[in-house]
Amino acid sequence: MIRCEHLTKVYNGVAAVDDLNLAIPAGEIFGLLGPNGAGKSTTILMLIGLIEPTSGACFIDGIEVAKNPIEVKHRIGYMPEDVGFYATLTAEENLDYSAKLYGMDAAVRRKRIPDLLSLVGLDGVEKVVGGYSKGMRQRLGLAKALINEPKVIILDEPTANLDPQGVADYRRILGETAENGTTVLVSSHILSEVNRVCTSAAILAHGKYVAGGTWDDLARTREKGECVIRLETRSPMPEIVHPALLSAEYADGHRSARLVAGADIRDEIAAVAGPAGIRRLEVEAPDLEDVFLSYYHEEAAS
Ligand SMILES: Nc1ncnc2c1ncn2[C@@H]1O[C@H](COP(=O)(O)OP(=O)(O)OP(=O)(O)O)[C@@H](O)[C@H]1O
Repeated sequence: MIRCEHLTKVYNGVAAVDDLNLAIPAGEIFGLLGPNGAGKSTTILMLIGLIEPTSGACFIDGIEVAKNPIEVKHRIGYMPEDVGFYATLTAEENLDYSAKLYGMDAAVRRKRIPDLLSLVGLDGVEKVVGGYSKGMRQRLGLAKALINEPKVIILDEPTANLDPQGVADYRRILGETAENGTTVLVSSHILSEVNRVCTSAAILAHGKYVAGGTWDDLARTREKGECVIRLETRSPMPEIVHPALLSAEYADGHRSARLVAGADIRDEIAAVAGPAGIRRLEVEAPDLEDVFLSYYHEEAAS
């Protein structure tokens, strides 16, 4: 549904986005992650047709954005970091204005707008948008991005102004939106903002794609084959010796161990530690935040 092929944007001889290839299937909630200046916003601006690539191309629903910007506009909803509204109009009036720009007729607007206001929790709010909190503006921004029933919505740093309840609501709304078949692209520099809601992600650094896939894929790539095994026994365990073992830390009078190995050697460990009575023998999932930061640090060092 969203595709980038060798997408590149160069500013003053420096690539803000550098040979980016992405393929995001329909109905996915996809996170575009990366530190400040990684090229997320530049990628998004090319996807919505506001700037043209220097080379390469991007496609929405099979349509090349730079060649057919109007057609693409009807298929996407976009929420920038700072959404602009008419301060003297209510939420309903603002959405009605946007809907008219899309040429939606009155009957469709009368049905769609209350549905959207209810979805984002702004139904019954009568005051004009000038009096809204940042979080309320963000909710309205989400409704505005959805007004034209887009196939794809693109959200730039969507939770920047939301309180915890707002973040929970936003996750629910994105989940429902994707269930209805809309593809969602969310950009952020904060992993925790996207990892609960996104099904997969790509990490950018210095305009380049550095890693991507599901969260499990990202964690596995980072592990580089290292396997952290947690072992707990009822009585003290013997020293574990194995050619694939890289390090071993024992605690609790040798009843607990953290073993780092070049492969999953649980069967061999079970054979050695079995007589001590195994209470726990599992491979530890890597901490996602550590995984993510390690990608950042590696890129910063390169
Ligand atoms: N119009 C422009 N002219 C020149 N350089 C630009 C322009 N827009 C972006 N850049 C540069 O391109 C690089 C990528 O910027 P971009 O805004 O896409 O990153 P980002 O990942 O969205 O960062 P942030 O999280 O801070 O918004 C940065 O080095 C930025 O300074």
